[in-house]
Amino acid sequence: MSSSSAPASSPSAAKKLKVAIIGSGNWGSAIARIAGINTERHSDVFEKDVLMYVYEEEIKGKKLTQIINEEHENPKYLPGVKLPAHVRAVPSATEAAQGAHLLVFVLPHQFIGSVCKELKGKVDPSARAISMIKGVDVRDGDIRIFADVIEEALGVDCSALSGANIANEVAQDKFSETTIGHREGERGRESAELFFRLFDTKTFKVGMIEDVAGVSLCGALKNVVAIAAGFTDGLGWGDNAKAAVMRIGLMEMKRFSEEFFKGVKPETFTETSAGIADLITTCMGGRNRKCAEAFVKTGKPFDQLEKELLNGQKLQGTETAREVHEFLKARGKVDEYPLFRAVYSIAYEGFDVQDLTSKL
Ligand SMILES: NC(=O)C1=CN([C@@H]2O[C@H](COP(=O)(O)OP(=O)(O)OC[C@H]3O[C@@H](n4cnc5c(N)ncnc54)[C@H](O)[C@@H]3O)[C@@H](O)[C@H]2O)C=CC1
Ligand SMILES: O=C(CO)COP(=O)(O)O
Repeated sequence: MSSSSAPASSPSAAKKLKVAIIGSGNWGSAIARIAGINTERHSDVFEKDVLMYVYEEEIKGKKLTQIINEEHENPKYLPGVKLPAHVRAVPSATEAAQGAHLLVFVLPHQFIGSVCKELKGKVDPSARAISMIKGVDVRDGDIRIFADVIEEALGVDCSALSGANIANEVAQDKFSETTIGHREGERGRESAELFFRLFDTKTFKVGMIEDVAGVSLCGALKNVVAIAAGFTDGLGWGDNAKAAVMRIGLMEMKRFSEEFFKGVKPETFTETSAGIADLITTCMGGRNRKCAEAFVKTGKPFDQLEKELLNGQKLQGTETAREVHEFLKARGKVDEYPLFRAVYSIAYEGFDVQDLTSKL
């Protein structure tokens, strides 16, 4: 595992690299801000201008792209935080990605399929991508990480970035760490070093590890555990119960990843920001935790709570619980992951939340 120090060698940049951010939600906007700061700071490597794909919507009769480009702020998804003026919002993923050398995918996982379909055949095959998506793609009894989905759809190599990164805190330059999982070989390492340059700052410390699958799966599966942690908060069960759920959750995350993906590294789970640290922060301060607590306290369904509490932001944990359940069911293995199963049953099958720990 590499720590967060400056890369030993940087690939020489014959021409400056153009960066596109595909996504502009809470995390998308926070990461676009950091990328914009660093394209200016490392102007020998990057083109200063960054294009950011914004899923267009109207706010008080005005287009969100227009508001962002005039006010340099995303008032819906990251209010109160200024973006560099050279981060420009565009309403088309194709326009943002055209000619880009570095593609940053940071959309809620349910929208990646349609965006990749749109981008197919339109990105430079020598471009490098990174997935900041916390979710998994489950279909036809199979499971894939989104870095693989992007690689296959677009024919570009794709790393992953995940960590203990509540977007609002990162956007205020409060200290945090994150982890890039990269592919093996020289090109994988080179990609990680370029993305390190694009994201590392004094308060956002980037580490690297050769483990795209482990980093991606930590980001996806901790959201399911965060739902369970939110349940314990809603029940008023206290800190010991929450810590127990987190410990059991981490074990299920690790076991699941090792069982279904080749080559994941155990230390990704226990030593990186993508692993244990993200699990902790999400179970303390994330949106999944918040909605799960409200689910217990109000009895309202998750889709209603998402609308009422998140103002357009998307919950990933409930969808992931459903997708993981579907995958495990197809393999006859649901009972081997009792915490994942309990979260699914409570969220989707009307099981009593008081039974959260009864089968653990
Ligand atoms: N918010 C956070 O603190 C962090 C989030 N993440 C992950 O980053 C990914 C992106 O999440 P956020 O940026 O937080 O998004 P978000 O949940 O704040 O916002 C939702 C985004 O989806 C867009 N959208 C809505 N319908 C769409 C459609 N049909 N097609 C395309 N886009 C559509 C919205 O315009 C908005 O930009 C997720 O996988 C999340 O788990 C990772 C680290 C931190
Ligand atoms: O991934 C996150 C922090 O690292 C954010 O988690 P939530 O989606 O639960 O807010």
